Amino acid sequence: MKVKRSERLIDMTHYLMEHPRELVSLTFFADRFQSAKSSISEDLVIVKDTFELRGVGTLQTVPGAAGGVRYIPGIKREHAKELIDSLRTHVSHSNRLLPGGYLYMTDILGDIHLMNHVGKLFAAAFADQKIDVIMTVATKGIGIAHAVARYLGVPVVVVRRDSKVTEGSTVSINYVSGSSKRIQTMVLSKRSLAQGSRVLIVDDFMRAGGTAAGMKNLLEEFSATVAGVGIFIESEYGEERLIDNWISLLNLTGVDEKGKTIGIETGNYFDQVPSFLDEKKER
Ligand SMILES: O=P(O)(O)OC[C@H]1O[C@H](OP(=O)(O)OP(=O)(O)O)[C@H](O)[C@@H]1O
Ligand SMILES: Nc1ncnc2[nH]cnc12
Repeated sequence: MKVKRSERLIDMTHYLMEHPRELVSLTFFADRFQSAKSSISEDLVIVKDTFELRGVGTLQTVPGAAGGVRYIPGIKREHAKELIDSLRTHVSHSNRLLPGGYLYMTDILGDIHLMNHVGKLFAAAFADQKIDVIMTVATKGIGIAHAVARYLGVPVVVVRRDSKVTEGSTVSINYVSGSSKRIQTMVLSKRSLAQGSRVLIVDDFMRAGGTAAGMKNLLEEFSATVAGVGIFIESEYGEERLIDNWISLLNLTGVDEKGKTIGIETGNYFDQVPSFLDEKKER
């Protein structure tokens, strides 16, 4: 039975957003809706224009017999500002302050709406990169990794701090975390990452960057490449950072434990993201 255009548009939009960055052939949609490819092409123009107008992303067209369309997540600059401002408001609440200048983050990292914002922001920042997998380190990076992975349509690999029999044989390295001020161990299951993978590292916090640098070192053992590093909150750090390139959403500039204030600014996101949806030239 032929499907009405309105129904096709809703289903196509849903399908494309459920399969980010995956090439979907016109034949797939034509068969799904018993419609001519010319009608599907017209539908896809409407979907693409609406995605771009609403700041959801874009559709990339791949010509040829093996071609099709893929949904590429994106964001408009103004919307990215709103999301980062909202995250900043949540993080800077004075009741988050813990002894030692730490911030209580567990509720934020478990808030599906806020994590969705984080996922959207990082996916838009790294959507143009070839990424096979998102990597993070237990524990607090896991929610962020899943949020980003959902938007980029890739799996998540979690580096552990301890070895477990259920991981099979593993590779481990030692590293120094500035946040905990101790030497720690990182462990990754050998079968969790294919040799030569392109990996996006994400984490909730970065001080000296020892943890991020540790993950980079671990990747070398798998002949894998770092496609990027995304950090939710970087903390202004006195000494030299142990990694060179990263994108952060927020920057913890200081805490006053007595006055109960938390200094939070926007991170380097707007300096590092090459372009936003409303600024991309080709349509
Ligand atoms: O840049 P660095 O100085 O290396 O610090 C950053 C690391 O510290 C935090 O982990 P934490 O030790 O709190 O562990 P958790 O995620 O298990 O709570 C955070 O999640 C980072 O992984
Ligand atoms: N929750 C946190 N607050 C402040 N600094 C941190 N470094 C790592 N985690 C942190």
